Amino acid sequence: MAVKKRQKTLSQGRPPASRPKERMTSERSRTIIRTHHRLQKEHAAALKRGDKNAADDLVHAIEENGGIKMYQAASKQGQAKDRGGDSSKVLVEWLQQAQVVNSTTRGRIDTGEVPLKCLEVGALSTKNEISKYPSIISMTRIDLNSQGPGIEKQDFMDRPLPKAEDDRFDIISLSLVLNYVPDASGRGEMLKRITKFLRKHAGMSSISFEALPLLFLVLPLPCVDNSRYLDEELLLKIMGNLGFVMKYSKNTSKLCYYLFSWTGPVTRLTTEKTKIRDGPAMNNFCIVVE
Ligand SMILES: C[S@@+](CC[C@H](N)C(=O)[O-])C[C@H]1O[C@@H](n2cnc3c(N)ncnc32)[C@H](O)[C@@H]1O
Repeated sequence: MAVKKRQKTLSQGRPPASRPKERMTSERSRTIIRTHHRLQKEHAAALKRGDKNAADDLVHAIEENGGIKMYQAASKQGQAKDRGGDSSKVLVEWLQQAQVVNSTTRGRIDTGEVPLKCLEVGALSTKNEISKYPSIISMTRIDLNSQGPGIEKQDFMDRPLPKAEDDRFDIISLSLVLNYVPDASGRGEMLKRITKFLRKHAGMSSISFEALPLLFLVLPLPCVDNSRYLDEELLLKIMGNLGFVMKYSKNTSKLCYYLFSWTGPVTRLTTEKTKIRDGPAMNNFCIVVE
């Protein structure tokens, strides 16, 4: 006996309105990120020794790996809730603890003040946790490659230096950006440059403002706990030489987070590349301040 075919409904014939976006596996996103960092470092080294052919080949290899767009897409995967989430959640938690932000009213505790200004260097989203307080934290977001409106395409190292206090910021976020800089002295330059964009709150009496201005620094944990050339003690010494005092810190299995208050001054003390420990599986992450 022939089996009667059931007639398809209209909705079955229609293409789905939206397909769920394919997600990269965490292994693939890690590989893209690591390869991008490695090639960037090799490119910087080729430029430094004046090897134009090698530098051109490396630019090509970076593009083959998907370029900055694929790198950013892979980094965004790391911000997904099930992969540790947006790092600015930690910044907001600390601002709440420091009573700069009120968690229940999403407002600053002491009213009647102008909003705080925050510069996010290396911004991938306008919807992260720190962006949820627009009336109290006014955000300026920059990135080498803007993902859309609300993020200016700009290299922080080329951002014009402030001419007035208004061009400076109360909070700067540098989350997973310092490790993007391919050479050790470039990292030192970036940290020095940060201090020029922080504004001091001389004369402010409120307790909430005592710690301002602030730098939120996030690094992959191995940069600090598994490097031959950097450990936490040395990082805090370098930051201290630049006028930073650590207020909060926290480690997860993958990242280390710091909130520094900047009191200044920036001293003339330099930090050279020095091996402080060694081991077969260690990395060579380093910060040199010239
Ligand atoms: C790993 S992503 C981190 C994004 C985000 N801040 C986070 O914590 O997940 C690093 C971002 O920093 C940006 N970046 C690196 N150096 C920069 C610079 N000198 N100026 C502006 N953005 C920079 C890169 O383009 C990239 O989008």
